[in-house]
Amino acid sequence: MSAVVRVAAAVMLRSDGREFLLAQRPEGKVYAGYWEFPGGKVEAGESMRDALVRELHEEMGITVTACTPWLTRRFTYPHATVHLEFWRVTAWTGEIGITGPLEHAAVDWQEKAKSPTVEPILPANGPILKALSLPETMLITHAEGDGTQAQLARLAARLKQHEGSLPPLIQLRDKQLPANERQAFAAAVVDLAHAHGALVVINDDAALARDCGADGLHLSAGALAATQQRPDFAWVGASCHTAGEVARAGELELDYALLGPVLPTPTHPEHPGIGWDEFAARRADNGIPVLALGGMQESLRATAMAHGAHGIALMRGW
Ligand SMILES: Nc1nc2c([nH]c(=O)n2[C@H]2C[C@H](O)[C@@H](COP(=O)(O)OP(=O)(O)OP(=O)(O)O)O2)c(=O)[nH]1
Repeated sequence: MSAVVRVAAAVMLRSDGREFLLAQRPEGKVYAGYWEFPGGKVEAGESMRDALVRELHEEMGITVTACTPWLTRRFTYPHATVHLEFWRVTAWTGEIGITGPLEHAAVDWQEKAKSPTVEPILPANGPILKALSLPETMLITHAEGDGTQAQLARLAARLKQHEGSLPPLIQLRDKQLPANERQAFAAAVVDLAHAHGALVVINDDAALARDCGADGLHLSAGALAATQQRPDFAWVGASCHTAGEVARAGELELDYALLGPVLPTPTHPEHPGIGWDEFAARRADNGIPVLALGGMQESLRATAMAHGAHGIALMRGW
């Protein structure tokens, strides 16, 4: 069997990260006419990042000035098995197809929150498009400490801040609330979230998730270990601590993983957290978006992304 082909692909973002670029493969290439993320094969001796910068210069005439690793995917086509690394590109100089010639047949800016308006898309890219629509912030409820009314008021204020940008994903945790209180809280959270276009996942309770009309299920690490196949919800994610758990979440084709604790947290100040280098190592080589958890706050988002995080999950810091 021929060697795996390494490919760097760029998810170019503009308009505060709300839009991304798709490009149409030109005549003469395999899958001509299909839409893809710009990029191409890594050359001998070249790093993934260098390949990405070179390809975007050759194919579009632009110079990348800021990019971070995001997702990895292996896919077997009839012509080759490819190992794709998708990077988010957030800044560049030059103008696409103006500062240099455009090799693609066409380019098109697409909205993250909507289905693409162009087709066909390269077969390997389906999960990547879904990952693009995953919010980059998760808010985790902690009504057990604050009380449900205080949490709802805080959530309402927080969701207002997101008007005009992609709303956060909300995880309803609060496992110790009495069942009837948890049900009522879940119903109120779903109503409020949906009024603002936000998604809700319920921690470890599929029946409650269905009853309250939530968008999905969040599996604890224990539930992840016991799960044999992806639960039947639009959105499913899991809490992970090890590289093995992140890999398992990927094998089950879940939509995201939370990985941490990265830094010490107010509730466990004695636990140093795994730190950013270990976060990057444990999330590496995975096809699902990984959000950093533990001691997170808005000011750490750029650091998280530089270490390959899809975004950040906030328990106390929201
Ligand atoms: N650029 C890019 N390639 C992708 C994506 N998704 C996907 O499956 N691929 C596959 C298609 C190809 O098999 C391979 C990329 O090879 P390519 O032919 O575009 O590479 P290249 O630009 O270096 O082309 P060439 O010099 O060999 O003509 O990766 C994607 O989103 N972007």
